[in-house]
Amino acid sequence: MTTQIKICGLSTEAAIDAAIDAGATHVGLVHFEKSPRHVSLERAAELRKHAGTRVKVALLLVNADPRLTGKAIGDVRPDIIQFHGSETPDWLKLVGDNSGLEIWKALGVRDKPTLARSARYAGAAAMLLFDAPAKALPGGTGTSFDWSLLAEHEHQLPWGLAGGLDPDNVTQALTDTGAKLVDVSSGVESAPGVKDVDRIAAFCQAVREFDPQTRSS
Ligand SMILES: O=C(O)c1ccccc1N[C@@H]1O[C@H](COP(=O)(O)O)[C@@H](O)[C@H]1O
Repeated sequence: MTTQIKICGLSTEAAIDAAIDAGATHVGLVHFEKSPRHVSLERAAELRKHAGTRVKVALLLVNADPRLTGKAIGDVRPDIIQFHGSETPDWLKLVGDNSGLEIWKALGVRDKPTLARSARYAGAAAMLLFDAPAKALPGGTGTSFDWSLLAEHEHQLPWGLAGGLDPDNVTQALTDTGAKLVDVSSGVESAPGVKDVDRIAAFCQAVREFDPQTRSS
C-alpha cells in the first residue's frame, strides 16, 4: 500500500493543483482565524469545489462551537473534518454520526501517557494524527516531536504523522515511525501560509521513493 500524503493549509487553486499533480492523496483547508493559512468558509467552499473528486479534502477546525461546525460542514462539504483542538471523543462522535463525514483527530504527543490516552478516541475518530504539542498555535508550527515514541506504541486506531515534516526529513520519519500517512504544512512553504510548488513536489517524491511499490528503479 502506498503512503498517503496530506498537504495542508492550501489557499489557492494553483496549490491544490500542484498537490494533486505531485501525488497527494489529501489536501487540507484551514478554517482557524489565528492561522496564517486561514481561509473563510466561502473561500474554502470554492477551493473544495476546485479539488472535486480528484483528492480527499479535509477541513481543519480548532475548538469550533456547534454552530460554526455545522455551518462549516454545510458550506464546504468536505470529505473529512480534522479536529485540531481539545475536542472530546463525545463531540467527535456526535459530529461524525450527524454528518456522515470521516472524522480525524490531531493530538499533540508529549510523552507515552499522551499516546496511551489516544485510545479514548476509538469509535469517535477514523484517524488519529500525531503532531507536536501545541505552542502558541495548536499546529502548523513546523515543530516535530520524538518519533521513537510512536515506534514503541501499540496503536489502537489508524494513525498518521504530522509536525515539522519536510522534503528532507520525511524519509527518516517514515523509517523511524512506520507511518502510513504523512501530513505537512509549514515544511512545503516558502513563507508562513505561502505554499511552494517545488517543495510540495519534492515532499511527495521523497514519499513515493520510499514506497517500495512505486520505486522506479
Ligand atoms: O496549518 C495551520 O496553520 C494549523 C493551524 C492550527 C492547527 C493546525 C494547523 N495545521 C496542522 O498542523 C499539523 C502540523 O503542521 P506543520 O507541518 O508542522 O506545519 C498538520 O496536521 C497541519 O495540518
